[in-house]
Amino acid sequence: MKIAILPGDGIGPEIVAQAVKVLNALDEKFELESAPVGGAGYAAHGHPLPEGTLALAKAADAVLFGAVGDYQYDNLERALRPEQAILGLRKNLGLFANLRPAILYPELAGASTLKPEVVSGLDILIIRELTGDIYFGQPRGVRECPDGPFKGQREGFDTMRYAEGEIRRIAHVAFQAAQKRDKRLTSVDKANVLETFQFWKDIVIDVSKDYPDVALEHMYVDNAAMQLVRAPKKFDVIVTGNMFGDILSDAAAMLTGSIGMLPSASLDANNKGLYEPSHGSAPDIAGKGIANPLATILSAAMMLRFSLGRAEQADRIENAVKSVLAQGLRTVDIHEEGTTKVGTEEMGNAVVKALA
Ligand SMILES: NC(=O)c1ccc[n+]([C@@H]2O[C@H](COP(=O)([O-])OP(=O)(O)OC[C@H]3O[C@@H](n4cnc5c(N)ncnc54)[C@H](O)[C@@H]3O)[C@@H](O)[C@H]2O)c1
Ligand SMILES: CC(C)[C@H](C(=O)O)[C@@H](O)C(=O)O
Ligand SMILES: [Mg+2]
Repeated sequence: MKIAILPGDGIGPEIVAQAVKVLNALDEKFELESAPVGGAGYAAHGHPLPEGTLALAKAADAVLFGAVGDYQYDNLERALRPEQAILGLRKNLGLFANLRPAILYPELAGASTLKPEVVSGLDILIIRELTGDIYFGQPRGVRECPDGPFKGQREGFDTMRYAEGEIRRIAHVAFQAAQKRDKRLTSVDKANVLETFQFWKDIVIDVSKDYPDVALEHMYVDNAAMQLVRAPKKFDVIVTGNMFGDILSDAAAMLTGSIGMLPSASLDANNKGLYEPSHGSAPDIAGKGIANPLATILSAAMMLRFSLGRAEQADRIENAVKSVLAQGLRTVDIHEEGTTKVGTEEMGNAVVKALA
């Protein structure tokens, strides 16, 4: 089985190296092939998603991705910016379903900025639509403002849109995920203001007829952001659009103690997928050897479970992560008094050692 390894920029190579170490320590040997992506792709081949990298990702059974982005590339034209690499991979591989599970490991209850009683026992799943919405809608750009008080000035604009089929397929993924959990689904929208999201809501209601065993509720995104920090355990599965899902999943990350703990799976219709931590390239800590590699290691576990059919290996990795946390090992982002501060590599080594 072949896995494409795309480390990317910033802390990407540091954290992916730890996940690779863990994969190599499993009984089964996987064929791992690396390629540059993001700023690293631009530096090597003049494009954030070089042809060879895309071809490797397409040919592989799964993709393990680090992170892309570096401020030194922020002034490049948009098509050449590192972030286009991950957007291009999602679009080219048809990865429309992004699963971001926010689980609080009991040992990290004190690491969250929220009170332990608010977050302890937290286990929610955010399902973010990943290839539509304002992220990909056309037209977009900067033009001359056609009317109103700012007529004649330049204006920036984007297009929010969702086709019916795009909403239906992500809704099915969400209802089916809810069926395997507590059978509660919250669809997050902004139907009170946006046409796109009134349409979203109507279609989700229509799809819900196929899933009478799942309790569906609707929530506006502003309220959902508030409820996520007020009473996050009230949620089971959340389904939402691309942009709202991006924002809400970063908020949910803090419930788990740190964004360095939140893995993700981005899946196509056949469960082929790309696996990456939900966080970015963290240029502020890159090269210091202090980034938390657990979100990436847990993403590798999701890869084994969802795309490679190796649930028992995934369990081993997840149990190893629980074990290192129980041993009191903490990277700086989740460190608290009475625990042992370790760097990126030490954390990776500890997970390898803890594999049962
Ligand atoms: N999928 C991706 O590749 C992805 C996702 C988000 C942001 N980005 C890009 O990353 C760059 C930086 O973006 P940002 O600063 O808004 O978000 P970020 O997620 O990179 O960092 C936000 C904060 O969280 C911290 N952090 C992130 N991951 C961490 C980890 N594993 N361990 C410890 N601390 C961690 C960072 O140090 C920073 O303080 C930008 O270029 C952005 O476009 C890429
Ligand atoms: C880097 C960026 C394009 C990306 C997104 O907005 O989807 C990131 O924030 C994420 O959450 O994966
Ligand atoms: Mg994001």
